[in-house]
Formats: sequence, C-alpha cells, structure tokens
Amino acid sequence: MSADNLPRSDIHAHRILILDFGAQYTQLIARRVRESGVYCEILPWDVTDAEVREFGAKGIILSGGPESVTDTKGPTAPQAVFQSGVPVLGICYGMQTMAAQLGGRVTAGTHREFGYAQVTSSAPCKLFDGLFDHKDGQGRPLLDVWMSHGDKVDELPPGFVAVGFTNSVPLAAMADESRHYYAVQFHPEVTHTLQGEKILERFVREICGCEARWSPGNIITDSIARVREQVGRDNVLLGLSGGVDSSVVGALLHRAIGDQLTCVFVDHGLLRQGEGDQVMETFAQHMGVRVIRVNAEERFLTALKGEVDPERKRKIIGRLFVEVFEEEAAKLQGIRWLAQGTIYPDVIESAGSRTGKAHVIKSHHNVGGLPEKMNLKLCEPLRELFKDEVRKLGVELGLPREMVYRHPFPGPGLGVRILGEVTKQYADLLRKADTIFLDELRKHDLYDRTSQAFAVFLPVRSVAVMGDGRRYDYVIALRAVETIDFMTARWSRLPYEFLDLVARRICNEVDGISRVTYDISGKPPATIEWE
Ligand SMILES: Nc1ncnc2c1ncn2[C@@H]1O[C@H](COP(=O)(O)OP(=O)(O)OP(=O)(O)O)[C@@H](O)[C@H]1O
Ligand SMILES: O=c1[nH]c(=O)c2[nH+]cn([C@@H]3O[C@H](COP(=O)(O)O)[C@@H](O)[C@H]3O)c2[nH]1
Ligand SMILES: NC(=O)CC[C@H](N)C(=O)O
Ligand SMILES: [Mg+2]
Repeated sequence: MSADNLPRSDIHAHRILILDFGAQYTQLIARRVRESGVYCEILPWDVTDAEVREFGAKGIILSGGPESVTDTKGPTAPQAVFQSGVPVLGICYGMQTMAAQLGGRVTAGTHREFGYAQVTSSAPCKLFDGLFDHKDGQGRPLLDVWMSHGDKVDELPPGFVAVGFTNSVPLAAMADESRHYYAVQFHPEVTHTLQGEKILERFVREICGCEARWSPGNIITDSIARVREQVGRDNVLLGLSGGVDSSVVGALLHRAIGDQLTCVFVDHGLLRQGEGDQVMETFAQHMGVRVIRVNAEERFLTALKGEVDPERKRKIIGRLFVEVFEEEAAKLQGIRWLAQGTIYPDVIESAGSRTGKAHVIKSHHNVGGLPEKMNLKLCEPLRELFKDEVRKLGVELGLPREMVYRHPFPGPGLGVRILGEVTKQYADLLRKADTIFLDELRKHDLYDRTSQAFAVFLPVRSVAVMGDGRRYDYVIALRAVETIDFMTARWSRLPYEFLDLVARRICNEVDGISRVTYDISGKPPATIEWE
C-alpha cells in the first residue's frame, strides 16, 4: 500500500523522539531521520518523564552536547527514556550519559578527538550489520566516521557489549541488544560519516520498526491540517518575497485556507534589479493569490541612514518589515496572523531554537530581527525544515521549477550586501554589478551549478587607471557558493575566464567601480552573506 494520503494521525504514529543536549548537529539528526521517511521531533533534554511518555515515540535518540557527563551538573536523560521499553540510540554525549546513567563509567579525556577516525568492528551488532564497508590488514571490518569529543566511556554498563573501537577510543560503540540500547561515540548524522545515514535509517526503520510515512505528499497534508487548526477562521497576512520559502508557504496556505490569505510584498529599495515587477508578475500568473505591493524604499533608507553595525541594521530592517505588515493588516478585516517563510537555518543562526543553546551568529530579520512586541501571531509552517526539504514541497505543490530552484535572496536584501552604511548610491552601483554577475552565470550555464551567487559592495576606495586617467573608486566582491543546506558551504570554483569576463564587464559598465575581487572563503569560517 502506498504510504501517501494517510490520515494525519497515522502519519505521526510512527515517530521518533530526539532529545537535544545542545549539540550543533541535533537538527541534522532530525533531517537524517526524516530522510529515511520517519517523522520526528526534537525536545530539550530536561523534558519531564510524563512528556516523554506522552510523546509516544517508537524510538528515542539522545544527541551530542557540549557539556561533560563527568561534571555532576551535566544534563541527563529523563528516566522515562530507559523505562519506556522502546529502542534508544545515544550519540556522543548521548552515549556518555547512557553509559553513566545505566551503571557504566565515563572519564574526562586529556585531549579532544576531532574529525576523521576509523571504527573497527569488535562484535556483530544489528545497528551496523553489513555497513562496515571495508577491511583492515587483518580482515576486520572498518567504518569511516567523524568524531568530536573529549570524554569517553571507559567501563561498560551491565548488559552491554563493546561493538566497535578506534585507535584512541576502546569503546567507540556499545550495545545491549536484549533491551535495544545502542550507542556510538562518533556522529552518524554528519555526511563525513559515510555510512551514517544508513546507520540512522537502520535504527529508525528496522530496530524501532517505523514505516516510511513522512513523504512530501504527507508533509503537505500534515502542514495543511496544522495550519487549519492553528488559524481557524482568522485571516492571515503572508510576507511574500518571491523567494523559495515564502512562495512555498504561499502555495501551502492557499491550499489550506483559500481566500483567508492575503500576501504583502515589501519593496524596501534593497531588491535586485527589476525584482519587484518580476515578483508581482509571477504571482499574478502562477498562484492566483492576492498580493499587495508596498513601496517603502524611502522609509527603509531613511531608517538605515548612518547605521553601520550589521546587527543593528538587521534589527532596523526586521522592525520595519513588521511595521509595514501590521499597517497593512490594520487596513484589512480580521487579520490575526503573520505568515512567514521562516526555515530552520534562519532559526538556528538567530539562536531562536526552542531546544538548543546555540550562539547568535546573525539575527535573521524574520527571527532574531523581529521586534519584541508584535500584534500579529506568527504562522511559520516551514520553521523546522531545511531548504532542500522546502524545495521538494514546492515541486510537490506544483510551483514552477525556476521558482523552486532560485537562489535564495535574504529578506534584508542588499542591506546586508552593502557593508556598513546603506545609501541609494551604493545600492544602485551594487544592483548593476549584481545583474551583470547573475546574467553571465545564466548565460554560461553556471547558475544552477552554484547554490547562491551575488555581488557585495565594499565601501572602500582603491586607486585605478582608466583611459589614462586616475580613478579612486569603490570595490565589488563576487561571492558564489555550493551548499546543500546553507549551514556549511564551499566557494564555487568558477572558471578564471568566466571571472575575468565578469570583472571586466563590471569595471567597464558600472561607473564608480574599478576593482573586483572574488571571495574564496568557505562557511565556516565565513558566513555566506558578508554581514
Ligand atoms: N520583500 C519582502 N516582502 C515581504 N516579505 C518578505 C520580504 N523579504 C522577506 N520576506 C519574509 O521573510 C521571510 C524570510 O526571508 P527569506 O529570504 O529567508 O525567505 P524567502 O525570500 O521566502 O526565500 P529565499 O530564501 O529563497 O529567498 C520570507 O519567507 C518572507 O516571509
Ligand atoms: O531571509 C533572510 N534573512 C536574513 O536576515 C538572512 N541572513 C542570511 N540569510 C540567508 O541565509 C543563508 C545563510 O546565510 P549566512 O551564511 O550568511 O548566515 C544564505 O542563503 C543567506 O542569504 C538570510 N535570509
Ligand atoms: N560532541 C559531543 O557530544 C561531545 C560530548 C562531550 N562534551 C565530550 O567532549 O566528550
Ligand atoms: Mg528571500
């Protein structure tokens, strides 16, 4: 039987609970679980026993985390985890706390082990069966993994056996198969652990017995039901940018609540060339939804005048967006909700995650940049999804390909691509340079081979010589990256001839620019945007 079109209660019946101990990668665990077709949720480690029982998971995963089990105040898993009778998988910190809580011993390591390691199988185990994909000199099965820890388990809890070791960790994996407890010191959720995805799939599908019911079709059914439940008969205002995320939310809400939806597109003067008209055209053509366009260039530029600090710029833009949304809402009847295309990276980088203790990297305008007091309640159906998952939904919802596969464009727009103070003069120069770069990428069939590409305006001047005359002009940096989830990225190896062509066109055609550089930083350490 097809797993699509199941009733909502059935989509969720086969579910996994992930307890978050503050790891950088908790969301990646969630992604891997969902990629294997199983619904999951993340809750903080300090949920109550009752909450664990009520959740009704078919299996529980304990994430990694920055704390140490050897610290008496280190976080622990609720007892209900080990009393629920369902399979449990501990990852890194999760393994360490499992060991300590079940009667084993963890000691503080003297040096951290970070990065690549090889695990050798020391006993058969259902979690890895057949997944150790090559052999060492003595014919013992090996697994390539990625580690990030200081502490280690040095005494097994009663009932457990060691199932894998590395050169530096004698207990790199352990299991008590009679109770369905499994634990690994390495991180199966990161792509560098080559068989990691299969290990997690093995855990949720075979060991926990979950069926693959979390398909794009079912996610849509589920989101539609959730939105209807959330907003009832209220009217909803969607901040629509024409970008992938808000377009997908638009299509979803249109299906869920029909004409209770009105969209507002804000032209803040920091959009790319021709973008405003293009967005309005596309939406009139493809979506049949009501879109109001608000021209607010002067308002945004005035508010940004003199401001050079990236975080303060983001907050100003976030606040103005909401002011505009609220003003538009007040002109309409019965609007109680503001819908946004917020996705998970926006949340985690703004440290807005409900469960984690991650650092603020930058305040995305739609999360950390929101004002503290808002009259409208938020409706964000994509808040827990990654970009590639959102794209799959877009395709399933029937949005045109060129919309679903557009490069993302940040809400603050050129406001975070003009370093320091934003002025109309800088925005106009940047728009011209950016258009040339993107045009050439499309012409050379490179647009789809990069995940995001754009120009950045640097408000520093350098000396140039043009037509025998001295120039003292601004600088443009080109940025192009390849990434799947926008959490990490690699700079695109664009051909030199191509870069040469773009740089020449920019200097020739954009009066005011006489130097072009190419950004060759990855993320980390550099973020994708410059501010
Ligand atoms: N110009 C705008 N007008 C109205 N709402 C906007 C605008 N720019 C951004 N938003 C709101 O902020 C949200 C977050 O912006 P973000 O750029 O992350 O998403 P997006 O524009 O929908 O998709 P993409 O990541 O592909 O650009 C949007 O989903 C939308 O709700
Ligand atoms: O809507 C947005 N509002 C923001 O404030 C914002 N800041 C960054 N981005 C986009 O997020 C992705 C990751 O960007 P960074 O590596 O620069 O954090 C990239 O795709 C960025 O373009 C934003 N999107
Ligand atoms: N990545 C982790 O979960 C690390 C666990 C623990 N903080 C350690 O250093 O060993
Ligand atoms: Mg956008």
